[in-house]
Amino acid sequence: MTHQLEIRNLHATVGDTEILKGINLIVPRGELHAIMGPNGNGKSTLAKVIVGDPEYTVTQGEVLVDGQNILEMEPDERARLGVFLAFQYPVEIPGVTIANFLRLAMQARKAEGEEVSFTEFYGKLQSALKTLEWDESIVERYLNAGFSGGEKKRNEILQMLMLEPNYIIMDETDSGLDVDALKIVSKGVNSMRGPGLGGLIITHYQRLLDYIVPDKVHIILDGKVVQTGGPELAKKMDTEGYDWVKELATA
Ligand SMILES: Nc1ncnc2c1ncn2[C@@H]1O[C@H](COP(=O)(O)OP(=O)(O)OP(=O)(O)O)[C@@H](O)[C@H]1O
Repeated sequence: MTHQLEIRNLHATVGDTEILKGINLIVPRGELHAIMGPNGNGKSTLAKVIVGDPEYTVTQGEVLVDGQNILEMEPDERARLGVFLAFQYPVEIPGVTIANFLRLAMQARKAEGEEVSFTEFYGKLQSALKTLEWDESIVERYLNAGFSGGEKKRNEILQMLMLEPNYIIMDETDSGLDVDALKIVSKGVNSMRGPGLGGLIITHYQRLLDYIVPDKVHIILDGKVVQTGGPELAKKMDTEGYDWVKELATA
């Protein structure tokens, strides 16, 4: 079996409008790819379709993780495959502390009958909090309740560090991270990089890619991947904008 995330001819609509018009891409496990592109061309839609947002209808295509189509899976099945969709839990859950949530989420990744031991949980938690330069008291707070944008983001990375996913999908909207928070978030992601982690980072701003240098960059225009290249492509976007891509696409 090839370990990879593959998006195959993905088409999706909202109402009567087709937004994704045949996205194709392959991310081998071990690589992080960035998705860039001008505003309003389908980046967030791609992320939401992968999460299974009911507002979008997939009309064709598949999202395959190690050969299995995750679009047809329940969240717990995806979790067991090791897929982490970073923006899946931005909601506030009153009455559930971060510690409780993390423990439950770790348990959900285990096979039936296997327990997350306290030692495993606490050991990982200590190491993740250290990476994120976060005080332990944070885990007694209720999930996302009253969190600042930066704290929510840091919490998302904390979940990732604890769950050790095989694949991540992150949609980095302009969440208002200051430079320090951006550095810490990037440090968290970079600390997980290696042969065991693959995924997509959808960026609306190039500056994130100064910290998380992608293995490849794909540019989405009008619901399709129109260019793929190395990290230098992100730099080119930064200095030259998207006009040349638009010209290529219409040539
Ligand atoms: N739920 C929706 N209802 C109506 N139109 C939508 C919906 N979701 C997306 N669209 C439209 O689909 C197009 C693509 O939107 P999307 O958010 O995916 O773009 P984006 O590439 O992520 O843009 P940005 O960089 O500005 O965040 C836009 O024209 C948007 O208005």
